[in-house]
Parts: sequence; C-alpha cells; structure tokens
Amino acid sequence: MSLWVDKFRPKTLDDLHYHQSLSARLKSLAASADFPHMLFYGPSGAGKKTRISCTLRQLFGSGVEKLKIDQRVFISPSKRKLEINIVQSNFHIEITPSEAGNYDRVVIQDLLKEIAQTQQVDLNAKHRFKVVVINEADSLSRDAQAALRRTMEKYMSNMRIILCANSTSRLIAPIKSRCLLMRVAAPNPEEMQMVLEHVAKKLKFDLPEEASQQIAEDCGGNMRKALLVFEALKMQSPDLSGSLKIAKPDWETYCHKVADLIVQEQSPARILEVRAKLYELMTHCIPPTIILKTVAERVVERVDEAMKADIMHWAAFYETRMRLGNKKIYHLEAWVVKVMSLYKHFMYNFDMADFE
Ligand SMILES: Nc1ncnc2c1ncn2[C@@H]1O[C@H](COP(=O)(O)OP(=O)(O)OP(=O)(O)O)[C@@H](O)[C@H]1O
Repeated sequence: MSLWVDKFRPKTLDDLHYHQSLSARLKSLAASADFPHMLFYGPSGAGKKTRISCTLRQLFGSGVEKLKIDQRVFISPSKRKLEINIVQSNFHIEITPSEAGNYDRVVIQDLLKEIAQTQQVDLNAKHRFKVVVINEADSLSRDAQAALRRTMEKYMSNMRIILCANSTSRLIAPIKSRCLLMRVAAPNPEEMQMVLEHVAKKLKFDLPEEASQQIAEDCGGNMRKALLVFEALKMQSPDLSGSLKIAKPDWETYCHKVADLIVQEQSPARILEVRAKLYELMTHCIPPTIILKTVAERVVERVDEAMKADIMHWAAFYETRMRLGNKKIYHLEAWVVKVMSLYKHFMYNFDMADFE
C-alpha cells in the first residue's frame, strides 16, 4: 500500500493543482521543436520532482513511467569503485550525483558522455533526444559543474538536461545561462488546502475546513509534509474533528530544544551542553545545514524583533562556511557562540536603558 503522497501524486501537467500558468508554459515547451535545458528550483516539497515527471510524460507519453533501477559502477581517478543508483526509462535517466560525494565529476562526465553518444533506439519516440534529470543539482561540486557545462555545450543534439535544485545560488553562471529557469514556488495555504480536499474527495470522506486550514498553516508551503501529516492525522482521529495535534518529527523537536537552551542561558557551560546536543543530532544523520536552519528559525521566534535579522544573517554566514569546510560542528558552534553574544549584548543594553 502506498502513502498518499505517492498515491495521489499528479501524473500529467493537467493533473497539477496549482501554478497553472507554469503548467501551461511547460506544455507548450514540450510541444515546441526546440525543448531547452531546464533548471527547476524552489523550496522542499513545493512540487519540483512531480512537475518534472509530468513534463517528461508530456514529452514522451506514458512510456516514461516504465522505470528500471540499475546500479552502475564508475571508477574514480584514484581507482576507487563508485556504485551509483540510476533510475531510467527508454526516454530519460535520473541521477543524484551527490551520492558520489567528492567524485561527482566522474559520474557526470562519464554518464553524460555515454548518453550523448548513443542515439535514441526507440524509433517511435516523439523526440530524438534523451532527457537527463539531475537531482540536488545545487550540491554538485565546482568540478562537476564545469564538466556539466562542457557537456551542455557539446552534446545538445541528443540530450537535454533537467536540473532540480532548492536554489540557484550555488550553481555557476554558465550553467544557469544555458538553462531555462523554472521557479516552482511553495504553494500558498489555499492551494495546499485544495490539494488536501482533492485527496479527501478521492477517498470519499469529509475534510473539515478547520482541519485542512490547520494542516496547511502548519506545513509552511511543503506539500509533501502536508500530505504526510494529513494521512497520519486521519489514522489518529478518523473524523478529523476537535483540536488536532500535529506531531513534529523527533529531530525537529530536538532542534527546538537546542534553540531554547541557547535563549535561556548564555554561558560556557551552556555552550558545552549545546555542543553535545548538536553532536547527537549529527550522529543521527540530520544534515548540519538543516540543523542550523531549524535551530535558527526557532531562536528567531523566541527573541526580540531587533535581533532577528542579525541572527539570520549569521546563520547564512556560517552556513556558507560550513559548506566550504570539513568540520561542520565548528561552524555550527561558532554560530551558537555568536548568537549567545548578540543576545547578551542586547539584554545588557536593554537593562542599561532601564536605568536611564
Ligand atoms: N501541483 C501539485 N498538485 C498536487 N499535488 C502536488 C503538486 N505538486 C506536488 N504535489 C504533491 O506534493 C508531494 C511533494 O512533491 P515533490 O516531491 O514533487 O516535491 P519537491 O519540490 O521535488 O521536493 P524536494 O525538493 O524536497 O525533493 C508529491 O508527492 C505530490 O503528491
């Protein structure tokens, strides 16, 4: 039995519930003779992957849904074997190069070259090119991006690239300029409610307005999260009435605790306590950038208006450092210390103002 997020995932551009003008644009692009390379970007759960697969279906028909998963072996320059999972149909291939870590360049280079040099075998295919979908494109290394750029220039006739990313900021300019940019914004609460109501209708039950409102508000534009929460709530309380308790995942609650520790006390002892908790989160494989973001957002909720911008500024600053550096914990901790010092300063000035 599949989850609602999968079961009710729209299959065609016409099935998509929101951003209709974007869907119309994709439809006309799919029909045009020169389909471009594309970059889909937007926040998590906004519907990028769904939209990409609907576009593929529009391009090639239902054949794109016949997927096989292969494991491919690549050899790194240091002769290490890299095993990468590849999802493909006769018309497209999907990869997540970040699985190859530092060797993503090898994967990009070898795979794209191979695809670019093979002709479409299916003579009935609607288009001569194959599409390569690259997930998490914003985590590609510089080297891999450079390799990608060269391939995009060289092999346009047999291949189109569709990149999927959260933001465009970490992609090099020459790649961005070779792609048509497609921003998939987060759906607003009304749009999310529409999707939830559609699911309820399909399953033939009533969804009270208050419940759908609450879910949409709580999930902040993340459609995947909203559908997961919706399904969980329906299991808990089948009539979806009364006040619904939307449970947060454990790690999120844990990040909130860390934020509360930072706001409650600023001292060396507290820094050590926070450090232990950050390590704990990291050993549970929560990505450090997500930890930083979640803790920062919670801290910002708890502090005076005057401090919010500074705290987020430093979160962005240390996030960049973290991406460049190896020891993630240093940068997380540097941010914690920075926030504690900002907080102390602010409180001190505040107390002084009281005396004046
Ligand atoms: N336009 C839409 N109409 C209805 N449901 C949608 C739409 N877009 C997405 N969904 C639902 O939201 C879920 C999440 O979408 P999707 O996986 O495409 O998000 P994403 O932006 O690729 O997320 P991430 O960046 O986290 O991978 C899908 O499983 C689908 O059920």
